[in-house]
Order: sequence, then structure tokens, then C-alpha cells
Amino acid sequence: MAVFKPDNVEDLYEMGEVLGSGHFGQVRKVRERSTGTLWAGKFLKIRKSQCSLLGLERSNVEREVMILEAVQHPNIVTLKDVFESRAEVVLILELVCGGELFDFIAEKENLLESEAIEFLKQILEALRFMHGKNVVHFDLKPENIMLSDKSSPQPIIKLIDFGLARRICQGEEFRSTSGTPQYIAPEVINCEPLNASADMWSIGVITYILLSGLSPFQDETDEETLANILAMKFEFNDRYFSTTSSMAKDFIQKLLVKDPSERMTAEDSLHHPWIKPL
Ligand SMILES: Cc1ccc2c(c1)c1c3c(c(C)cc1n2CCCN)C(=O)NC3=O
Repeated sequence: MAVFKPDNVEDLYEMGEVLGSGHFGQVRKVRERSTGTLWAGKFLKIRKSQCSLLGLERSNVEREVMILEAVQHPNIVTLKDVFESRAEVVLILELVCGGELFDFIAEKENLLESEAIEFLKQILEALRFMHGKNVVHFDLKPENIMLSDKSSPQPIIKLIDFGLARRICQGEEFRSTSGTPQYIAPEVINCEPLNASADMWSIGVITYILLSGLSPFQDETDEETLANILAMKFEFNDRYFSTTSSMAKDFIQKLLVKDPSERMTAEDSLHHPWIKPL
């Protein structure tokens, strides 16, 4: 069992504003008392007993920590420290101040394909690195793609929230139905064995949204959204894609492929002519 620092996190960090909250607990801005540096503290409630439904299994938190320690990359949030008290584990994470990618996009009139490509290159570099270490995110969505400084002419992308991530080694089988309906791959819905290609499907959905503002499979209810995914029911409606290049549509079509083995990998995507013209 991993041992985390038993110190009281508030002895070392001053608590700041809540940045987000979820089933897991809260993310807060925290200031390191010794240096004044700002970090993001992810406060995770741990189950007090095996049969409790409140909070997370400690093993899940240990997995997230192990994975974050294994994937140190310029486009992946850095884990600095881990503290544990009675029923709480606190991850001290790199603070990503530029907010979510899609809030950034929403503030702009429209996104040029060249701008979308610069964001996607960074996301794909992070995925090529992670997938090369057999780490799969399994929850890639606009909320988990953040910018380090949105006022920069070339904002840096940071992938966050590895709570659903897994290390899947060769020969191992992993199935899960977790994730967010709009972005999950058909094999997740069918509870089939999963691998890195599930992340690549999510990149296809995210690219479609980046270029059109529309979500390709989203419907009135989650059930209808999932049915659209299994039916591969998406199109490039001229109302939203009339100025989109055929190369960009080809890139999306090579990711939104039902058979995971036929889908582009992160490596393939970085060499697609839309991303890397000859
Ligand atoms: C400035 C800002 C605002 C909201 C933030 C964050 C930073 C943030 C961060 C992280 C996580 C897991 C969630 C976060 N959230 C919650 C929402 C994430 N989509 C994180 O790991 N570093 C962050 O800066």
C-alpha cells in the first residue's frame, strides 16, 4: 500500500478558492506557505470501510497517483505532493490558470483550422507519450483539456484529471463503462476490452466540436446519445462545415471509426496530412 505524507496539508498550504467539485471531492487553489507558489489541491474523500458508498476506494487514489508519477510531460499536469489525513487524500497538482480549452474557444469569434491544429498537436503529443507507457486517460473531454495561460499567443495545453486513467499492459484485459456519454467510444458502451484507441475516438469527437461548435452524437437524452454512437450516426452538415477543409474532415473520419483496431493511433494522427502537411 502506498504511504502518503501524514502531515496536515494546512500546515504547509493556505487554502484558497474552490476551483471545481465532483463526486470525488473538491479542487481548490492553494498557496504554498514556504514559497508563496500557487498550486491546485485535489481533496479526495476516502471510504472509511469497504462497504461504504461514500468517497473513493483508496486503491483508486493510489492508482491515480502512480499514473501521474509515471506520465511527466509538458502537456500533462504535474503532481507535486500527496498528503493523507483520516479520511482524505490531498493531491498537490500544478495549477493551470488559463481555464478550460473550450471556454477559450467559446470566447473567440471562430477558430481557424491552423489554431485548432496547434492545440491538437499538443494533445496528441501528450497522448503519444502516455499511450507509449500504456497509460490511457479514458475521460478525455473539453473539461479535462486546460490552458496554462490563455493570454499567451501560443497557449500551452495541459491534460488534467486522471481519475479514470489506467495502465493497460500487453495481454491484460480491461473493461469499463465509465466516462461521459458524448465522448465515449462504441467499445466502451458495449463493455468490450478497451485500450488506447478509446482515447483516440474521444479526440475525433473533440476535433469535430473544435471545428463546428457542435457535438457529433449528442441528443436529447444520454440513451439517445449512446444509440447515435453505436449507430455511427454523425454527419458534416454544410451549415456548420461549409468552410471546413476536406483534410480536416478526413482526420475526424479516421478517428470516428467503430473498429478500434482500424482507428488512427496518436502516432498516426501526428502524421496525418492535416496535422503535418508534407
Ligand atoms: C484555474 C482552474 C479552474 C478550475 C479548475 C482548475 C484550475 C483545475 C486544475 C486541476 C483539476 C483536476 C481541476 C481543475 N479545475 C476544475 C475544473 C476542471 N475542468 C489540476 O490538476 N490543476 C488545475 O489547475
